[in-house]
Amino acid sequence: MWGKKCETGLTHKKKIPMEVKKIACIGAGYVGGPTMSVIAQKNPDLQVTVVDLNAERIAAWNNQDVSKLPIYEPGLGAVVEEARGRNLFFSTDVERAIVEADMIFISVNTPTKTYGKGKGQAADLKFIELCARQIAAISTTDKIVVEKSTLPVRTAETLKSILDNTGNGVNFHILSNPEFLAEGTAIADLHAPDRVLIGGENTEAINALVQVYASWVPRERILTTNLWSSELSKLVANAFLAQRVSSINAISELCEVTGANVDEVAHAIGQDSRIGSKFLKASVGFGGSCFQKDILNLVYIARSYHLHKVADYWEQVVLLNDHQKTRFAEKIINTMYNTVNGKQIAFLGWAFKKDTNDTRESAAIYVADHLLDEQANIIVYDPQVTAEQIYKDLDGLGSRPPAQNRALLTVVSDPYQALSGVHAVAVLTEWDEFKTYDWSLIKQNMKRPAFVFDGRKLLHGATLQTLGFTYYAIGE
Ligand SMILES: NC(=O)c1ccc[n+]([C@@H]2O[C@H](COP(=O)([O-])OP(=O)(O)OC[C@H]3O[C@@H](n4cnc5c(N)ncnc54)[C@H](O)[C@@H]3O)[C@@H](O)[C@H]2O)c1
Ligand SMILES: O=c1ccn([C@@H]2O[C@H](COP(=O)(O)OP(=O)(O)O[C@H]3O[C@H](CO)[C@@H](O)[C@H](O)[C@H]3O)[C@@H](O)[C@H]2O)c(=O)[nH]1
Repeated sequence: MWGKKCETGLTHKKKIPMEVKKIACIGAGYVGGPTMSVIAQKNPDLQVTVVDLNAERIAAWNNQDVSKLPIYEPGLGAVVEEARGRNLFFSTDVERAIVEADMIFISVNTPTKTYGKGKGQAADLKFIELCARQIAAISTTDKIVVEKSTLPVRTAETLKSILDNTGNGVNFHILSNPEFLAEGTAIADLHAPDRVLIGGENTEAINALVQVYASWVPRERILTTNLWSSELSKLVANAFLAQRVSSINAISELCEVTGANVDEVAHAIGQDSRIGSKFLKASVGFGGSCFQKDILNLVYIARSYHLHKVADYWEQVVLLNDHQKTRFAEKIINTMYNTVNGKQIAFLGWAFKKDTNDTRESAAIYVADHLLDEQANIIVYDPQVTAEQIYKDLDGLGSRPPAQNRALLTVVSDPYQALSGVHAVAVLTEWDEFKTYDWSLIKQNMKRPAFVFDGRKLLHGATLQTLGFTYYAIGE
């Protein structure tokens, strides 16, 4: 393979040493932080340094009080406490980490482009390119560069071109190692992954990364492929997962008009082992930083190869998801006698799913925006999301002046305060604690009729109806 064009089309010049002692990870976010913490925990002999330009984020990763880490993730604090200061370090010194590392993970954000060609669909790779240029400019020893971020298929080609054109004689090997953790269960997912995927073209480089994971992941769960299969598999995995959610959400609307119950339908079809029971929970719509972004990216890639039918097919997953969020907001308005003007609606939850403080693309943002357009008053309670973040999410939409968002929406830290005196309750996130509330007491303090709109099918509808609530759940 050395010195000639390999199957994936990238050219290698010469063999480079593959003993990995020091790892750097660029990007201390939801992926870089937890992933490197677990790699360090499971490989005490490796030195792992996670770097970020965001000094505030790094300071939070270094906070001695692990309840103040920058991301809320069950089990993360214990892992950080075990490894931090031993062989796990968080730093803003990006250059030093790059220069010292044998293996560099790139784990920076790859959001949907908001400008220029591909606006609204393509992945914005400016942060990736900046990392590659920085690595190329300052490296003095050979490196394995690992794509941990989710990237369009064939990005390794671009990286290779940037890295190989420095003229300083340093050799780079590129691997694709997409991350499949889900937020809220990140540590459990990292400790026992369904699979680890490594794409590459050089056996020694691949083996070096296999060794890192083999410290705790059974060898048969570590899959190796060519670069393009690995890059594409990440987008496809998210597209398939999101497609299941949109499929069951489409059926939820049909259930509502036919008298079928979407949970019963999901259970009945999920018992078929060919379909499987997971990821069939109807909801107010999927959120998170990945599903929409990655499907839109897949759509853009398909269109760029003139595969319009393929692109249209996957785009429907996102369109149906948008419909589901709108439909939920309109159900609230229609049920409340076609106007929510001046009415108080309590939101239980703002995060895009339970057990995370991440709000990116959360359905709650869009449902709130729709109701605020109708001049509703919203009171939000979420156990992990700050008021600052909630206003940032709303202001980011640009639908109305920030002052108006603050006038119409308030954020409280006590759920009973959120629920007192309101016309309606909307469940936007499936936090377990919502199930434990004293719903009888809540009913007493609400305006009548007391509406509950359960966007997560979380609460026990029959009990709430017995208590006198007018209860609406997705798919019933
Ligand atoms: N969030 C998830 O659950 C998840 C799961 C799997 C894959 N991914 C993918 O992983 C990637 C990272 O996602 P995330 O959620 O961790 O993003 P994030 O926004 O939480 O973190 C990215 C970090 O990279 C930093 N950064 C950007 N450019 C930098 C540079 N040049 N030098 C140093 N730091 C830089 C940012 O300051 C930020 O802190 C994305 O491609 C995403 O699609 C995310
Ligand atoms: O049956 C379901 C399952 C999920 N959701 C919603 O779908 C969204 C995404 O949930 P989930 O996939 O659990 O969380 P993420 O952290 O977004 O993880 C996804 O996106 C990550 C980033 O790429 C991948 O690594 C993970 O494998 C993939 O599950 C959330 O809003 C969920 O509420 C539903 O509505 N119904």
